[in-house]
Amino acid sequence: MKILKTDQVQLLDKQTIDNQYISSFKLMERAASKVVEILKDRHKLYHNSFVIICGKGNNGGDGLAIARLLKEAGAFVKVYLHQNKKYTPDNSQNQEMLDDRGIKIEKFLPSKHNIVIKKDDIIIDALFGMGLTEAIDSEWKQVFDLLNTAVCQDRISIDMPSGMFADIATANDSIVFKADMVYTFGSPKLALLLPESAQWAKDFTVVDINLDEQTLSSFETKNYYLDKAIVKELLHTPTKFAHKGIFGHSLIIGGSYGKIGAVALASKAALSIGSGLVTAYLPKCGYSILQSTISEVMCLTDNEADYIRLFPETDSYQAIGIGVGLGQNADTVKGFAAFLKDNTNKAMVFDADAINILASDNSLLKFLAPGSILTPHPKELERLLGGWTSDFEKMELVKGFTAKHNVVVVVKGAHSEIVLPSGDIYFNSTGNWGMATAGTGDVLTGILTGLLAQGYNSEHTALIGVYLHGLAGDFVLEDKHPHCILASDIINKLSSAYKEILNLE
Ligand SMILES: NC(=O)C1=CN([C@@H]2O[C@H](COP(=O)(O)OP(=O)(O)OC[C@H]3O[C@@H](n4cnc5c(N)ncnc54)[C@H](OP(=O)(O)O)[C@@H]3O)[C@@H](O)[C@H]2O)[C@@H](O)CC1
Ligand SMILES: Nc1ncnc2c1ncn2[C@@H]1O[C@H](COP(=O)(O)OP(=O)(O)O)[C@@H](O)[C@H]1O
Ligand SMILES: [K+]
Repeated sequence: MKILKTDQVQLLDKQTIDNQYISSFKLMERAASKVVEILKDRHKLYHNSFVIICGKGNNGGDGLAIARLLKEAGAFVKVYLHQNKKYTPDNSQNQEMLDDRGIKIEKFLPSKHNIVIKKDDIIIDALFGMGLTEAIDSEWKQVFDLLNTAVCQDRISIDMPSGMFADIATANDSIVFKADMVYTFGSPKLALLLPESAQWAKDFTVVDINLDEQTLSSFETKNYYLDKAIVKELLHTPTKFAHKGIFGHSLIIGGSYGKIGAVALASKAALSIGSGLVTAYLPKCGYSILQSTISEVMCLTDNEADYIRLFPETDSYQAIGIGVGLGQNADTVKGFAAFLKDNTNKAMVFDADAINILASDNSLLKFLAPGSILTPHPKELERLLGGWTSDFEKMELVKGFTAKHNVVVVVKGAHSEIVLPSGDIYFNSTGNWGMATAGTGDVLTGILTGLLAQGYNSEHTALIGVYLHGLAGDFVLEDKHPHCILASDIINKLSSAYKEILNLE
């Protein structure tokens, strides 16, 4: 799914009205009724209490329409509207419709307000949406302080948390509504996908309002929301004559004393995602552990007992994943550098200490084979690139890195960002906070290596792998509370993830 910029959303809005022969009021009504429909999954409406705070524009218009529909569904509604000289036509029309139905609208001034929130209220924030052009003025502070600190049942924003920009950074000290849920129209807005937004948008749901498909497909974008449709297109379907040679041989290089589990997880994940054969290369101390943990994985050991000094030949392998549990012993670092120089044509998956070693010696970066995949978590990325002042700046830095080195970077997180050498970024839509636990990154490394081994190119590998990893994590939630997820549970649900994408029972 494409992630659209503000001006594209506005054009799409207009084109939808033209091409579907509907009025802008009708589109607003469609948006409001979709929100109310989705709201039913979160709250009962009948006799529940909603406080709707509306602005002067179409975001406010949405709020007014939602208030009317909630009232029709039997909810208690209290409507506050920013007192203004001018409202958009659809906003005014919705005000009249509330008047006609005897629903009172209380007007307020930012500097002098009469808003009251009770503990059972659900706040609906419809003050500012995509029309926000500048940071909210300090005269609004007391309104937002009240809304953000009031004890209440839930806090919902329409389209965007008021005060938050959709596609540029919002300064940390800005006046912004803090939403538990954002119902955003048409496509996710870029800012909602970035970790720094979590303070204002804990979660979001995309509300499909049937915007014009033709216009949508004509838009150019560098940013995508990685969904099932994209991944389904990329997956190969093997024929009945397939044999294990076709599915490739993966090599997982890693492990050090006390960190053999990382190699076991990555190796098992590579097998489970469909690599025909998997060999693990690890220090001697890992041999028995690995062989007794996973029968299907072959094992090669270094001469050293507790860490890797000499790295293996790579000719027999279609894909290599390197770094999990590797450690940074001086001999390992030396051996790793030599290994990189010997394999400048072999695209590999780099994780964990492999990334840390690259970060500590930038001169090694020029030896990365084109199409290599690096999977840093934010701390590893910081070591690699230095710091950044906002997530928007971070994206630009990563794009510069992928273009310069012709590699794919997966910035791991809640919406892992897959950054391609072209500068295209795919934000993952699957996964959950239960995955923030030991070893889930090792599983991802194994998945990516196993996909590379099957002949997917690096870009497709990263897209398919990250999506399946998150989807498998979501399947674990069918049996477990997020706190109880183990990395190995994710491996066990890869099959469900595959089946879900291919619509198999
Ligand atoms: N796109 C779609 O598909 C659909 C969109 N719909 C809805 O329309 C919403 C966009 O509506 P919108 O354009 O009327 O703007 P909105 O967000 O209500 O802002 C109101 C006005 O505030 C002003 N303003 C700006 N910054 C300010 C500031 N710092 N402090 C004070 N004032 C400030 C600025 O006016 P100005 O001051 O420039 O005259 C602006 O016009 C969108 O988010 C969605 O909810 C749906 O109904 C249907 C489908
Ligand atoms: N809140 C979250 N929502 C979804 N996925 C998450 C979340 N937090 C972490 N993850 C995923 O879990 C994995 C964690 O990787 P990493 O930090 O390398 O863990 P480890 O080093 O323990 O293996 C990444 O794939 C990341 O995207
Ligand atoms: K809003």
